[in-house]
Amino acid sequence: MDQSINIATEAAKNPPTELQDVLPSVDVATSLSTAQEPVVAPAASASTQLTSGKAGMDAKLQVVDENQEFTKQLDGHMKDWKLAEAGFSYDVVAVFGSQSTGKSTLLNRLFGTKFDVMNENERRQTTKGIWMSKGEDMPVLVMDVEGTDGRERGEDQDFERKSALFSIAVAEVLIVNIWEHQVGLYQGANMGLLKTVFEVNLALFLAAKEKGKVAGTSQDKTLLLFVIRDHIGATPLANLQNTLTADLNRLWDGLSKPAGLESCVITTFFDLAFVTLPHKLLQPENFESEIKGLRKRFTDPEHEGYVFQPKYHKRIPADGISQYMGTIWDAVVTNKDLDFPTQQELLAQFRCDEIANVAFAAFVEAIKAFGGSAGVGKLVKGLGVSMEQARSAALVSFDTAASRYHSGVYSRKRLELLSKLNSTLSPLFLSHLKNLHKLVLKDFRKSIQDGLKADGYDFAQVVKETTEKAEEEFRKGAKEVTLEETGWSSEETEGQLREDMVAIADLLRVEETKKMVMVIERNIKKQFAETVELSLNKPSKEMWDKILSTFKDALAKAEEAYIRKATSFNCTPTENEEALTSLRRRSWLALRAKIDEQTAESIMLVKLKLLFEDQFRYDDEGVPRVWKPEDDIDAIFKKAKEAVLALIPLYSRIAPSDPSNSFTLPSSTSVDATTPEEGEFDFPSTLIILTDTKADDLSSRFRREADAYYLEAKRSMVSSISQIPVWMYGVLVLLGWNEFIAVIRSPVYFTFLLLVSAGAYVTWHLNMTGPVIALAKGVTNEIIRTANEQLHSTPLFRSAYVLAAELTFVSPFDEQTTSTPNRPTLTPLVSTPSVCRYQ
Ligand SMILES: Nc1nc2c(ncn2[C@@H]2O[C@H](COP(=O)(O)OP(=O)(O)OP(=O)(O)O)[C@@H](O)[C@H]2O)c(=O)[nH]1
Repeated sequence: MDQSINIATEAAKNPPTELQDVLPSVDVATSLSTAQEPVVAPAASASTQLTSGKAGMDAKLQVVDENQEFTKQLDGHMKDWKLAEAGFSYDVVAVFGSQSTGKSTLLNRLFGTKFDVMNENERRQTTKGIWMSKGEDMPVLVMDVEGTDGRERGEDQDFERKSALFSIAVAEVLIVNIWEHQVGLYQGANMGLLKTVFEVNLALFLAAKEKGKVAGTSQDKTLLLFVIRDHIGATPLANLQNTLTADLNRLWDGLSKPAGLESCVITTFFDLAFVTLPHKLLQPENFESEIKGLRKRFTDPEHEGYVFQPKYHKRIPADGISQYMGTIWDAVVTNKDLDFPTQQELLAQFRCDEIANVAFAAFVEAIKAFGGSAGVGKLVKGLGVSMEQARSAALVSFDTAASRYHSGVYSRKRLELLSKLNSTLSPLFLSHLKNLHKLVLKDFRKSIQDGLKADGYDFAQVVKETTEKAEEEFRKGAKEVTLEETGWSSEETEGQLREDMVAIADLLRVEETKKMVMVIERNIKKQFAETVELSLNKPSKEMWDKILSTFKDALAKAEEAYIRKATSFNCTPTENEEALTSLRRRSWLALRAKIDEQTAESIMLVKLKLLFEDQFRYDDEGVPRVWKPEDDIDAIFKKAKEAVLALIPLYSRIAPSDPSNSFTLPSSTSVDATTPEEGEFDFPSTLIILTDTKADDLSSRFRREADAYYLEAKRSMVSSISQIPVWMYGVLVLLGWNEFIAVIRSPVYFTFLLLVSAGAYVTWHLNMTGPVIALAKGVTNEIIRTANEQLHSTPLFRSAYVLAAELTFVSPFDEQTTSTPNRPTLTPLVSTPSVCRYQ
């Protein structure tokens, strides 16, 4: 810079002829001291500038400081500069050159940045490390790199190499700032710096090649834009360009190239462009207008010299640039092997993970809204759509940001995210299927039950239709929540549902079959009930033949009815056989129950009594007998009693007289039966109606009943022969004649008689005879009953009565009774209170 100032001062004092027009009124000395860029306190204020510059859009940031530390604030600045969401729509430019050659000034002019410019008074290095700012009104990141061969760093070229590596990694355009008069000089034209740039580029390319990349492909190239400062105009740009190109080729050829790259030329990796700028101080207007023109090459894509060609772009998404630059710088500083593909992959992994996490967090929030309402036995309406929307939103959010990164990493991370999203949704899917399974099964059961209420339903058809409907409903519901790219399947649950439906149908079929058997059983009962009653009321030898024959007919019809209906139940032959066995057994037990009902002890006694009465109390023509002394009560009684007693063995066992009418069932000893009728069954025992003990008891009770009839018959015969003789009436007249005369003669008695007669007449006349007689009878009966009770309660009377009965009415045919050693007590009979019996 000193040199250039001197030249400028010299030129100002002694301007060449071609500059005299340009600098007519400029006080050069003054200008040199005043026409500088805004001056700031240099190095000492760097950190202050860094922090203070955070907030503003135009703020600059020291991305690499003097200690070679990379900043942690680039992310924040990217956001402030509104570049974080720019994707690939941004560009990076870096400036290289010797120290104090007006690099910052150039950048400020070109991009509207506010990089510090050298303080003319101190004349010391201004830019330390690497600074970055955003171009004014353009999405361009501008990097001001510490000048080379600065005294502050001495001969140490380490930082130069590092900054070159870093700049090539991130910048599309490298501006090489040189003075015109240095063109052709090795040092002044930054040939040392460029050599470093070429070397590191070759090393990077080699690393990239190992990763399978081809030389010269997009993103491998960088534009080297030579800005030749203080161009006076004497040497045309073309000549300067030729000189520089020749120098660069010489430099390139002089490099020791890795194997396989010996023949490659400089333009394989770099595009070269050259531009001149007039002297800023001596030709300020020209300088400004040239700067304006040059600026267009950075801003106008239509410009033929537009520098930000897509082929130079490093393809680092803007939201990852901070991470990327930091990683690159770390690798550069720690002298690690640096290759862009690996760096880009690492960046892609880091960023894709970050982006995926953000997308996933939003996804989790989204599913809370509908996932929370999923409960036991409840279906979430539109769950499939909601899940799909939440998943798509997460993927779209991920794709938008992550698809800019390394495609392999992006695809891998996308799959990872998708799998994570699916795993998160999977419990909702499974719970939905479970609930769906439950509800469909519930509906299935109800639909079948409703279907079975219809008249003349066909069970198999009802089950078939309902099953199809349920399966369809389940499939529809399951499809709605089965997302694509998940590998989810509802087949297992559907299989389970099918099994459950079959189980329910089987259960209902068993129930329905039972109901059907019960209905058939009811019908069969009706059919044989009357025959059983009639036959048992009129016992005969063919009694059981009639009953069994009717039963067998009814059972045959019932079996036929079952078989006819069972076809619609889809029952298996085994089930049919079981049902028929059950039907036969139940029918037989029903017959037995009916017979038991008709042969209960009390009923049997009544039956026997009636049968006895028929023979004892009625004659052969069916006329009731009035016992007369000449009747042989004893013989008739004996005959009737024996005839009835002979019936008891007939009642005791179901035994048809004709063997063809016999009926039999297999017995069973099953202990694990679920119903009583399927349990233990001993058919032979069901043929016995009255056990021997019961039969004996019944005959004994019947005998006693018959004896009562006998006593009654005897009594009625005695009463028929004990009538009042006619002479008794004559005796009564004779004995009562005096009392009659006494009444006639006594006025009191006579008056009383008249009154009674008058009363009787009035009663007769008023037709009140009936009620008066009834009243009199009632009163009389009541008096007699009360008197009787009083009389019977006296011990004397009871003893007398027992004695009289023993002497008079002991049956000569009842050995059992007469031979009873203990003398019985006397109790009134239930059926005839006025007759007594022994106990
Ligand atoms: N002759 C001449 N001097 C210039 C020109 N532009 C800037 N200067 C002066 O050169 C001096 C250095 O300017 P800077 O912009 O700070 O240079 P630099 O290369 O950024 O300096 P460092 O950051 O310290 O490396 C300042 O005094 C400028 O006024 C120019 O076009 N021609």
